[in-house]
This record gives sequence, C-alpha cells and structure tokens, in this order.
Amino acid sequence: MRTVARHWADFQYEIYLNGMAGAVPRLPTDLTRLEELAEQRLGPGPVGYVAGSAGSGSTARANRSALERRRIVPRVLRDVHERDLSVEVLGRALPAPLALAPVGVLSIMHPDAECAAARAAAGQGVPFVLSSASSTPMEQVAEAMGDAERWFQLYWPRDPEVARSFLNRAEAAGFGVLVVTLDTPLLAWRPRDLDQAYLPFLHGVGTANYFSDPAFRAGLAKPVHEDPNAAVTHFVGMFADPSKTWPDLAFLREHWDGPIVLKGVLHPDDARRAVEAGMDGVVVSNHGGRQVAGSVAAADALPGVVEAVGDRLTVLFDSGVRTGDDIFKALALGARAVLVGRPYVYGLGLDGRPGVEHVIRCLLAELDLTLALSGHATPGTIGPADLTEGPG
Ligand SMILES: Cc1cc2nc3c(=O)[nH]c(=O)nc-3n(C[C@H](O)[C@H](O)[C@H](O)COP(=O)(O)O)c2cc1C
Ligand SMILES: CCCCCCCCCCC(=O)C(=O)O
Repeated sequence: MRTVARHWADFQYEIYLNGMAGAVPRLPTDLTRLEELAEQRLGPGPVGYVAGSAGSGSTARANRSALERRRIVPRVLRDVHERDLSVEVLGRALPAPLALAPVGVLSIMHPDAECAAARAAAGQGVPFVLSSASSTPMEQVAEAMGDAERWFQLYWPRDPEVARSFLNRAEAAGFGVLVVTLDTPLLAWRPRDLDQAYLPFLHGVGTANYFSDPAFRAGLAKPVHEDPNAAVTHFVGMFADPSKTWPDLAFLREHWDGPIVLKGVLHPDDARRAVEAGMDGVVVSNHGGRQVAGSVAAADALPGVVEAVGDRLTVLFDSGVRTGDDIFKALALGARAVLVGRPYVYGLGLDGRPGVEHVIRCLLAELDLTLALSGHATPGTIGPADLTEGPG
C-alpha cells in the first residue's frame, strides 16, 4: 500500500534554480511570516476571524511554545541519502504525514475558496478535510478533486435527519474518512470577532452544505432564497448540540461505514472512551486555540493520549503547526500525521490555489530536510528520543 516516494526537497532546488532566472518565491518560505502578510493585505474582518482565537489568545500562544520548547537532537553519520516520507494512515497510503485541516468558510479568504484549497491538496497528494461549515457544497468540492483523497469533517447537527443526510451525501461524494469535531458544541468567546461583530455565518456565508441539504430545507417554511434570515436562524439552531454524550457516537457508527476520527481530544481518558466507542482515530487538537482559552497546549497533551491509546487508535495532531520541524516534533511525540490549519488558509488568501500549494510544498520540503539532517530516512524511525525539552 505504499505510494511512490516523492522528492519533496527538490522544491528547494527549484527555488534556487528559479532564482538564477531572476525569480523569487511569491510568498515567504518561512511560513510563520504569512500571518503578518495576511494582516497587511487582507480585510480586517476575514483575517481577524482566521488569526483570532479564544480569550486573550493564551491557548494559541501555548500551542506555539509547547512546540518551540521541544528541541530536536540531531544524529549524524546515518545513511539518509534515500528518503521516503510516505505513511499509512487509516488504511490509506499517503505521500507524507500531512493533511489540510478542516477550516470553515474559506470564501472569506478567496473567491475560489474550498475548491482552490482542495485542488492544491489533490495536486500534492495530501488529503483535504472539508468542513461542514464550508462555503461550497461538498459535492462541488468532490468534483474539483477527481479521485483524490478527501475526508469530511462533521459538525454534528442537532437534527438526526440532517446528520444522516450529511453522512449519506459525504459518502456518495467519495469522502472516505469521517472527522467528527467535538470541541465546538458552542462557539467560544472570541474577542477579535466580537469587537468587529464579525460572524460570516449570520450572513449565510459558510452555510452551503446546510442550505443545499434536502433534510435541512425540509425544516424551512419557505425556500432559502425567499427567506434567507429564517434559513440562517435555522442553521444557528441546528449547527451543534451541546447535549450530546458518548453513547450518541453509536449513531455515527451505524450510519458511516468508513473510519471515524474524533477531533478535539486532549485527555487520555477521552481517548480511551473513543476506543470503547469503536472509533478509529483521534485528532489531538485544541482547535488552534480557538475554543478553550487557557487550555492545555495540544503538543503537551499529545504524549498522554499516545501512551493511552497509541497502540489501538490512529493518533493525529494539530494546533500550532507552522514549520517542517513542528511536524517532525509531533511525529516524535507519537502522532501518525499532522493537520495544518491557518498557514494554508493564509496561503489561500494571499495567492489562491498556488498559495496553498506553496504552503504544502514548503512544509514538506522542510520536513524532508529536517528528517535527513536529524539522521532519519523515514518518519517511522522518529521517536521521543529525538527530542529534548527546556533551554537545551
Ligand atoms: C478560520 C478557521 C476555521 C476553522 N474551522 C473549522 C471547522 O469548520 N471545523 C473544524 O473541525 N475545525 C475548524 N478549525 C480548526 C482547524 O481544523 C484546526 O484544528 C486548527 O486550525 C489547527 O490550529 P492551527 O491553525 O494553529 O494550525 C478552524 C480553524 C480556523 C483557523
Ligand atoms: C452563533 C453560532 C453560529 C454558528 C457558528 C459556526 C461555527 C464555526 C465553524 C468554524 C470553526 O470551527 C471556527 O473555528 O471558526
């Protein structure tokens, strides 16, 4: 089930060769600079929505420092001439341990929105996880991707008919993995959005899967175009259900045949409950610091979850990944693969599909070089011994 190894580090040579012809990259190769550029070039509402997080931003900052605090201890004189970043995740052969995280309402960043990001992911062979809250109906995104690997992220609607309909549509449209986000039963206190009174969903943006859904529409007195405000109100009441508990997962197991991954798991006991509920994986994530202000950093939670269930579930990771060495560290802490969020969204906002491609290629070229320069030829040999903590 292995993919053909791609030579990610060739991107480095491509950049230098283009330089000989007088061309430099359109976007920075240090992806931590994208946020600042986006702040300068994109509108305050959209960029505030993407860059913003819960409360004073302490969780988002903690995500970064938990990754930065951990330092790689490189090994030398190991043969790293031939390298292969490919990994198997949930029965799928991926070219690298990376997927694009589900991010809602991408049309606020670029008119080509989810289709542009999905095409970029497909072109690089990286799975695209489509948000329930996308600006484009799932069938249209699927069509843009051909037969490339795609996963569907579920915000579990309160109405079981709508939930069932979403699952049926996603399956029919070729989404192979269901990612159920559990950390957003309510929208958190997000000062950047509150201060601007900015929430695109209330204008019917990011509601495409709902407004195109027959079960959702059946709950409306009038068609969406005749009474859009009523449709938005119905969406707000439908979007999530804070009364859900662990036994409710049986509903999803019953209606989804493929792998199911729970996103937003941080406690080892919750990971154990995911095993008991027959789930296939978890994403150790705090939603990029956008939900619980003062939450544990995702990278600090990762080792505990891996220790509890790493032999029984596929453990994925996100929240704070900005560089190739961040990916290396997450793998060393036991993640099978990582999801990248904001960087690809800034890439999209700044340069559309090529911007997203740039982000994927930079991350994987840097990962490949970090791997090699640390003494590894494949992700499979990376482990906790490759990291140290503290001022070292
Ligand atoms: C603008 C924005 C929208 C998001 N929308 C969703 C979503 O619809 N569903 C979801 O599960 N996670 C969503 N997330 C969270 C991401 O999937 C991911 O957990 C997070 O971005 C990772 O943190 P990072 O951006 O710091 O890498 C969103 C994140 C951002 C920044
Ligand atoms: C008043 C609540 C309206 C609906 C909220 C939509 C939820 C946000 C979906 C995107 C997301 O996950 C994010 O982090 O932002």
